[in-house]
Amino acid sequence: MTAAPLDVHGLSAGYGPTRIIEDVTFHVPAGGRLAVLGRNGVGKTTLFASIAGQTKRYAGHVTLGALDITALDGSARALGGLGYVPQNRSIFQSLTVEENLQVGLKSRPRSAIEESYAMFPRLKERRKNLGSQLSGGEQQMLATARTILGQPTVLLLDEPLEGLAPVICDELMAALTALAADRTTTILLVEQRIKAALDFADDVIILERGRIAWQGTPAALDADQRVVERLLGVGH
Ligand SMILES: Nc1ncnc2c1ncn2[C@@H]1O[C@H](COP(=O)(O)OP(=O)(O)OP(=O)(O)O)[C@@H](O)[C@H]1O
Repeated sequence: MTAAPLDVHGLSAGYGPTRIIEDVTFHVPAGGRLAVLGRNGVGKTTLFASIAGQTKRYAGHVTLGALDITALDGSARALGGLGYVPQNRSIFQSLTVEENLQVGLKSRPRSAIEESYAMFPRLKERRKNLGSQLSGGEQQMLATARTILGQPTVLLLDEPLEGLAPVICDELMAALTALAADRTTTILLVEQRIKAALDFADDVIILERGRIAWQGTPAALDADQRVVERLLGVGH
């Protein structure tokens, strides 16, 4: 599989009558790494859910490579190459780790599961455990590994580092960087750990009240601490 570019154009979306995302436009090139930042409740999760086809769309288009996915439902978008790891993890609690990974294989051979175990040795140790018996961090690893196994051309990760120990965070970010570097996958990341997100990304957007309030490189953001304080509420 080769990474695809993602184009979001004029996207407005929300839940029922409630508009959350307003006129959002951005482009991520094939193999690009975009961090989506912003304070709590500005619409980061809703943006990803909207790209994944899980909200109500009022206007705009989403294109994955040459494929206009705007009119497709969530499962058709996944078949078209979009991988989405939502914040709530959504692993199967009553299946084992290995069975959860099998679900992610799609048409790939079973031996491909070893790729997940190489990326997350902890999952190999717990391969026979049920989803319900995993810690929060292990569930996060499993949800991420399962989606990567399906070789998405564009991957959306909503707070993948939540609940992970620092050493595992470093390993996961290194694995994601390698995926993007060999142009296997284009990666979009929502993350509260701003430093980790900026170390990883080559481009950043910051949302405020559902709109893009700032866009640029991590270096440009680093150089403008007023923006960091105003839009993220922290120094980093
Ligand atoms: N299912 C829903 N129905 C209605 N409103 C929702 C729903 N989910 C989220 N919202 C609202 O949409 C707004 C944006 O929420 P969202 O979760 O996208 O923000 P976020 O930037 O990801 O926040 P956080 O950093 O806290 O995860 C919030 O005001 C939230 O209350």
